[in-house]
Amino acid sequence: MSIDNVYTRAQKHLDQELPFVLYRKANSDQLNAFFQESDIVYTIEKGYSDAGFVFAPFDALQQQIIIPVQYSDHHSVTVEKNAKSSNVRTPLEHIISDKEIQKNHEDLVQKAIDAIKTKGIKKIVVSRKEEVKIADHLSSLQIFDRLLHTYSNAFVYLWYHPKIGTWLGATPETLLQVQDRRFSTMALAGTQPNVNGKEKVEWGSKELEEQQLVTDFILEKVTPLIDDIQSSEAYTHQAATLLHIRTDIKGVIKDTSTVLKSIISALHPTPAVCGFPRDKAFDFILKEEGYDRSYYTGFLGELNINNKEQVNSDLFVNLRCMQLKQDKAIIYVGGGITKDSIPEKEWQETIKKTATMKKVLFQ
Ligand SMILES: C=C(O[C@H]1C=CC=C(C(=O)O)[C@@H]1O)C(=O)O
Repeated sequence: MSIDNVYTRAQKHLDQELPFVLYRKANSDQLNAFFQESDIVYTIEKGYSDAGFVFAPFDALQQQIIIPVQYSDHHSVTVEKNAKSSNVRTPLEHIISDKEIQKNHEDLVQKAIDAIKTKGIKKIVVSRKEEVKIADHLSSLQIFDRLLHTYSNAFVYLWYHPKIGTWLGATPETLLQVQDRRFSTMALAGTQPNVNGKEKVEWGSKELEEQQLVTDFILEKVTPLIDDIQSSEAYTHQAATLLHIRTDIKGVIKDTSTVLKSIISALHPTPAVCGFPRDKAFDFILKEEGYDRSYYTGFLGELNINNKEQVNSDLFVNLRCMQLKQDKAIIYVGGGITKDSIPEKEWQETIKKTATMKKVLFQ
């Protein structure tokens, strides 16, 4: 199958209202597709023993969707690796600077800072959604193709289910990777614009502490489940026009039969998308954010896929993403708040993050 065949097949699935997903992993030249035979909504059995492509919301108690291997066909085709994550610029007219939206977000950030100072919370990730009108002629497949050729070092995807919706994204963050007995993940947090290239980057104490919290949380959670844990130095990771701080963590799984269930519930949602302590941050988000995050900051990817006699899982956090609804795109965006956050700066950060999706909508 060629990439054109994959797109033709995807278009047919859209016409027939049948679920599918197209995705390409970071720095890979393989475009993958799962095409489901029917429009049934298959949900994950909480033991995570199913095989397929999972699409899970932020709230771990809500249903997690799977396109099961046994009810779909899977294709993988080679695509040209010609694209580099460029220093993308978004046309100014699409940068929203609506005073009311700004005030609402800054008020939310201030509330988070107040909760952090009074309720023994260290970090809360607060978010918002932004609706933009898109050109009539722009299809989900065209937007996906732009993502594919714009962000080579992100996991890019188009996920469609007629009963759930259409989502696209280009995420920099891995939730976990399991290859047979090998496990890896990353702690990703802290944001600044990529102005000078990642060689000359300096990070402030707010960002360093915010990221260290994520690393410490992951290490504490995986220690009972993983042997030989190794964690890299924190380094700068480029994601589109932004830079983040990243630490890689890996090890060897103690018990492969229960690892996915234990690790997913231990890690999701991490302080990179929720906060710390998790329960208090989660309660704040549900009470104060004022909208349903739905699949934003959930996770997605391959679950228990057989590959050369190994069973592998490769899951990603759903960031830098949007939902398509008729002629509108709903872009989801957030940022980590600590006691040292400045509301105006946090607002600016969300604007910069929306540019990852706006770049492909308005290029
Ligand atoms: C919650 C988001 O980003 C997370 C991942 C990297 C850096 C983040 C930050 O600097 O706040 C966030 O924790 C988002 O992009 O919507």
